Amino acid sequence: MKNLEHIGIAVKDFAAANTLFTKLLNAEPYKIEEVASEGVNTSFFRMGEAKIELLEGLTPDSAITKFLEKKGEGIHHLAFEVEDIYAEMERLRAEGFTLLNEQPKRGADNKLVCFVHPKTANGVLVELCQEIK
Ligand SMILES: CC[C@@H](C(=O)O)C(=O)SCCNC(=O)CCNC(=O)[C@H](O)C(C)(C)COP(=O)(O)OP(=O)(O)OC[C@H]1O[C@@H](n2cnc3c(N)ncnc32)[C@H](O)[C@@H]1OP(=O)(O)O
Ligand SMILES: [Co+2]
Repeated sequence: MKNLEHIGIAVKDFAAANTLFTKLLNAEPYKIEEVASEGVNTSFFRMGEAKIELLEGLTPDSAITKFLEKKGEGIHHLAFEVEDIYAEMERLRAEGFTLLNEQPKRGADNKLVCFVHPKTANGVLVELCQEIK
């Protein structure tokens, strides 16, 4: 694990949340990107080395839509940057964590991603991400 890459925050009203975070951080999002495979719209704000990722659900079966229905708005996941996502997935499997993907998949912001089930990580949904070079 190299560093905290981003904190994912689930929001109900994407436009309003972007306005609020722009005021809060005194910075505009550097990227807004829809990821159809996850059924989400995302926006990214730089925060030093790390980023804030705002997520809105676009489909009823999206993880974000379900999370908002059950838990409401707030922190949804922590994402850690890794050098070699395949090696890190293998290491975490061997340590007994449950991975939610057999293989890494394409995420937002030019990353390969994989998720660790929150039930095996003290209630925290963890995302591994590796930059696609
Ligand atoms: C845009 C791409 C990417 C990026 O590049 O950054 C993203 O960030 S995408 C983010 C959205 N995608 C995902 O979250 C994918 C991974 N998530 C999942 O596969 C599922 O959400 C899940 C974690 C397996 C849960 O799905 P499911 O079992 O269908 O939902 P339930 O509502 O039944 O939840 C079961 C259980 O887990 C708890 N839960 C759910 N989400 C979270 C969460 N984010 N953090 C902590 N805990 C979570 C939920 O409360 C349930 O607990 P119990 O009620 O105690 O059983
Ligand atoms: Co994320």
